[in-house]
Amino acid sequence: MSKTYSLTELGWRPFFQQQLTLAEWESGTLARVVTQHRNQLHLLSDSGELILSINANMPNICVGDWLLIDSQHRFVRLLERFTEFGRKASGSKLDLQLIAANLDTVFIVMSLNQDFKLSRLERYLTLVNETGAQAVVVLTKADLCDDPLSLQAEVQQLDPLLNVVSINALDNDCVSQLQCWCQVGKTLAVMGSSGVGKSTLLNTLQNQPLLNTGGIREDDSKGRHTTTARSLHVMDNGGLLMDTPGMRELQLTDVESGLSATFADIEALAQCCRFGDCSHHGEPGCAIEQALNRGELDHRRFNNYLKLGREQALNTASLAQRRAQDKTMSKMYRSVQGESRRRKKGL
Ligand SMILES: Nc1nc2c(ncn2[C@@H]2O[C@H](COP(=O)(O)OP(=O)(O)OP(=O)(O)O)[C@@H](O)[C@H]2O)c(=O)[nH]1
Ligand SMILES: [Zn+2]
Repeated sequence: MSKTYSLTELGWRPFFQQQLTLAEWESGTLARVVTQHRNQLHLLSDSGELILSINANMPNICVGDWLLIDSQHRFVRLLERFTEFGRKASGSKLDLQLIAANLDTVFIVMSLNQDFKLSRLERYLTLVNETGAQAVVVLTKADLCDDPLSLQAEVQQLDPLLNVVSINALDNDCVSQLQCWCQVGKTLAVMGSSGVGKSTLLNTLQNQPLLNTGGIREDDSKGRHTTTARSLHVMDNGGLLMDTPGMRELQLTDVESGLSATFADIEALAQCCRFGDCSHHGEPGCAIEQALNRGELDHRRFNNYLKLGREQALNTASLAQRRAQDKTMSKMYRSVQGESRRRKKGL
């Protein structure tokens, strides 16, 4: 029998409570999605685990979502999310591929060695800021770095309000600095490049390897038993860890507000340019160029802002447009093929 958790331990809070009528609260079951499969969702409620088959009438649901279920364990509705991570293939809602919902905090993990790059950090910050989850920058391998404090200060300079911590991910005392973001009912995810210490950090936080926790056995389509790791784990310290592979492959799509939040200093400066449509490239009265010349704005940071902006615009180009291009291309191939066939036949 697996352990059961209270709703609060699973992340329930007033934000969700106020979405329910009294009747729904009294007669329904509330359950959180912990694993998502092609045809099924695995849920946890305060009475244990539930399995829900996905059908075409259900909305787009992902790990971390809260669902209202009736007394016969049928889906009633999806509760509104307070944060969501998704890949938006185009502006249309239909093309939103959700990855995780209702995250409180994201640890952006970067090591204090070759991986340390402020531009990479700004990219992750843009993604996290877009969702409204709280970003915490965790700088690992402090024990291998000669001057971790000066690198930490460089990160802090990006934003004085940013939470920045440098640690040795193998050391319990160091990692305990992060406990305040892992309290009961708080949902957490980690992001960062390969090898920076994400697993090490989680294992130290947890005091034991997470890999042994919460495997779910189920039959696959061919009747074989497979074990799938849960995507949402309750950690020893009470925090909920969201561990979905999709989080590691996020691209910058539709992150305009994330860019504005991450580069608020640059956007504020741009407001002071003489021309509203200033391209910050040789125009008179350009506040950005003045700040760059005076050394008040870092060239690297400004170039990264432009680069991430271009990247997000490119990725956000609508799917419809891409599909239209694909159609034109396949029409062209067909006509070229037809042409070459006609030639071969000597027509
Ligand atoms: N000395 C030291 N070694 C660390 C620290 N953090 C991680 N390591 C080591 O770095 C290596 C990579 O750490 P992982 O935890 O596997 O990195 P990861 O980010 O999970 O990597 P992926 O699974 O590829 O995404 C391991 O050998 C760890 O022991 C640290 O703070 N100090
Ligand atoms: Zn300008």
